Amino acid sequence: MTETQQQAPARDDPGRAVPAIELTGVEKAYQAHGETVPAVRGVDLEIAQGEFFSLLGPSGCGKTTTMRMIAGFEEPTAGTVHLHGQDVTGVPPNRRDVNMVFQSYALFPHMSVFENVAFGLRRRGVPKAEVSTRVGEMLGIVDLAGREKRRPGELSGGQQQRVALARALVNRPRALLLDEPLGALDLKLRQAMQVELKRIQREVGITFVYVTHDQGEALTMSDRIAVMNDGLIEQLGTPREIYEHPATRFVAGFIGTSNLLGGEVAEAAAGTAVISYGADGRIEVPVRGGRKVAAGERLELTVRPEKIGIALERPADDLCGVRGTVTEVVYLGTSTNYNVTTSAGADVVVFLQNATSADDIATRGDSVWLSWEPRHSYAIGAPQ
Ligand SMILES: Nc1ncnc2c1ncn2[C@@H]1O[C@H](COP(=O)(O)OP(=O)(O)OP(=O)(O)O)[C@@H](O)[C@H]1O
Repeated sequence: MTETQQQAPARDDPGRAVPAIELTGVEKAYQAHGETVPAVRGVDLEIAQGEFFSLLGPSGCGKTTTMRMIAGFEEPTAGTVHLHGQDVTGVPPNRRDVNMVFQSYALFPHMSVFENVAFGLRRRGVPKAEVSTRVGEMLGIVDLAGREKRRPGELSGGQQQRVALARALVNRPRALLLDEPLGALDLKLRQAMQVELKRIQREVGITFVYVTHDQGEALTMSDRIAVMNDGLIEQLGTPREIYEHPATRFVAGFIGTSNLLGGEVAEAAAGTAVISYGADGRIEVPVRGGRKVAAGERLELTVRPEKIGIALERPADDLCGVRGTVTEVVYLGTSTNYNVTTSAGADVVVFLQNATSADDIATRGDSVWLSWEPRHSYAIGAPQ
């Protein structure tokens, strides 16, 4: 956990809004072939009512297991799950007020779109007129009005996914859990569906918990993201917090591209440190998480590629600067990427928008200065 995670008021605090979902000390170990597999190693999180919350991380980090414990398909080995203030640990899935949407839509192929969406309502004995109104309303929200009579096989992948979504939402669950629901779609459709999903979520106001390994997807849609690694949450925050202030080396590398420059603590004071890097670079940075650093300690500075400028002359004194040699220039239409080896020891990547200049600023082999504003770099922990 990092300091970007909000401090939750105690559960008995009367002024506290009841979270839609609350995991406390949740662990899950599977038994497989005589071995214990620790899939989730201690997760604490709170998801607010109406929030679009993503669990993001690489394959095998424990995202799906976490989601399945919220749904009730898996029971935690330790810890508790609360839904809307009620302890549901041990309660079966059909008695939890949540619905789940999977990558495979699992629609009934022989039924019409209308019947697929109406299925759950009919089974619960909802009166016919109400079924008709609610299904119609929901098909409007997912933009499928007029396609009620079609079979799933007569729809595109994106439309099928929207039927699956309508089918889950028509029951008015208090939370919807989505496990990589766009994974089967091609890139263009996936991007269009990301925007659609966010719109639908805003319109219905239901809490969404979204599992994905795709950082772009999580950044686009989420109010907050929990970045998971090896069964633990590495960082929890808004997309902006996570991208702009990665708390760990893992998060810096997993979300977008990050440059890591080797540095050394020159002076340490309460809450801040002066780091020296490269030949003669010095920068004062906040030390996060109440961590104590000492003079002489090795740290890494991160700075995102789009925050760096590139020039042949030394930058102004109020900017961070490091000297380097261009090793690669890649023209990408809207931007040009430069790879630069620097005196700080790392290969630095720079993304420059091709807003005005038609020509490259530097070519391979040129000696250049890289510069950025001090507020765009952070110290993120000691390298090996
Ligand atoms: N039923 C199971 N029995 C044994 N081990 C399991 C079982 N399900 C998952 N695991 C293991 O638990 C760990 C976490 O798996 P999980 O499916 O939660 O990860 P994930 O982050 O959702 O990955 P992916 O993106 O690949 O779905 C993995 O090491 C996985 O192999």
